[in-house]
Amino acid sequence: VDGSLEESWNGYVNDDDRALLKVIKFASPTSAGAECIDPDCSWVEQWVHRAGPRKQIYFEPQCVKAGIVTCGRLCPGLNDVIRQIVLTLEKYGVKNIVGIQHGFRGFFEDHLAEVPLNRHVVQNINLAGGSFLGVSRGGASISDIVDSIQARRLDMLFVLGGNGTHAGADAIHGECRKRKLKVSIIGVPKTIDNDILLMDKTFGFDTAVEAAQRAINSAYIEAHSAFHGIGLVKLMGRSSGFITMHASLSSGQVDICLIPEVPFTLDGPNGVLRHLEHLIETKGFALMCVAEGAGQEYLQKSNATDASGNMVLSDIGVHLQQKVGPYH
Ligand SMILES: Nc1ncnc2c1ncn2[C@@H]1O[C@H](COP(=O)(O)OP(=O)(O)O)[C@@H](O)[C@H]1O
Ligand SMILES: O=P(O)(O)OC[C@H]1O[C@](O)(COP(=O)(O)O)[C@@H](O)[C@@H]1O
Repeated sequence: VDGSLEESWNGYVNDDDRALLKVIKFASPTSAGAECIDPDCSWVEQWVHRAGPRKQIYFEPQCVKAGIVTCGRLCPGLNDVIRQIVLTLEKYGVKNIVGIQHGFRGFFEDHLAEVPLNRHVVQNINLAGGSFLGVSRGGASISDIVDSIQARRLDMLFVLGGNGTHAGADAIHGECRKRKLKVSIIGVPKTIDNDILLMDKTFGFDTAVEAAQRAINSAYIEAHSAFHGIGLVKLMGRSSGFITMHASLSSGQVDICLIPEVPFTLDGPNGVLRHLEHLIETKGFALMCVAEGAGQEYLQKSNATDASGNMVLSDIGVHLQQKVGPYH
């Protein structure tokens, strides 16, 4: 159908629109950050389809029932996303919008009722943290979820979550196809870590970097004031160092930044501890910022897994604290 938002609306994305992925033409493979496919560094354009509202849409908005569910753990911005989905669906003319409470659990736990959503209900939810709908982790039966989708007569389901959630969304989509249901499953990637390729920035990332500043500033003040003080701040980042790197760079106070992507040695002439010694000798104090997943190779591995099946990491913060003890 023609999804015309308003008579005068001309903000649709054309199906042939493309977004250019790389904007630098490197002259040589030795240019900083060069990603060259061949020795001449010839210019290879890389394009992707442009996302955004299309004029031609499949569903008749007035007849649609849309659901929204937030799964996994919290991430700043979830309420902004819920709110914007509701506002945008309403703009298209969708009137029947519901929230599913506490992740996939809301599909099969009877006491978790559907939450009717509209622009009035969601108007201020972006001012609060957490998820307006609640979240959950842990097991879910795909066939029970799809039974529930059928019983509720959902036409589209917006699924906000991380890796596990998207594996779930994909399985739900597969089951809907198997049952020949005309249900759209839309995945909205959620990670505070900002480690998704091709995305400018994932929601929640900026808030995490900003919140880290308070910890870094406090550690800086402590380290700077103490005699031979060493500040150590451990930040989120199981396998990605974007939060730690951006927080360190934007603070301007961090001397040593350790992230999972860049291996480092602790001991020896080029080790972190030698550099720490040098900092203490030259400036009298030092500030370190470390991502949760950095340096795991120096720690005893645990076989335990969390509710999402992730391996429980050993604590690099405590390990570093013990190692730096003699330096201050
Ligand atoms: N491989 C999978 N197949 C189907 N559902 C899954 C899968 N992995 C996780 N899920 C479901 O997705 C939800 C969220 O997953 P979880 O791993 O806790 O968080 P995240 O989405 O942040 O990785 C849980 O309810 C879980 O049951
Ligand atoms: O202590 P928890 O609950 O395991 O969470 C910490 C971890 O969550 C993560 O930020 C990933 O979470 P999301 O990708 O779901 O936002 C890791 O990088 C981090 O180390």
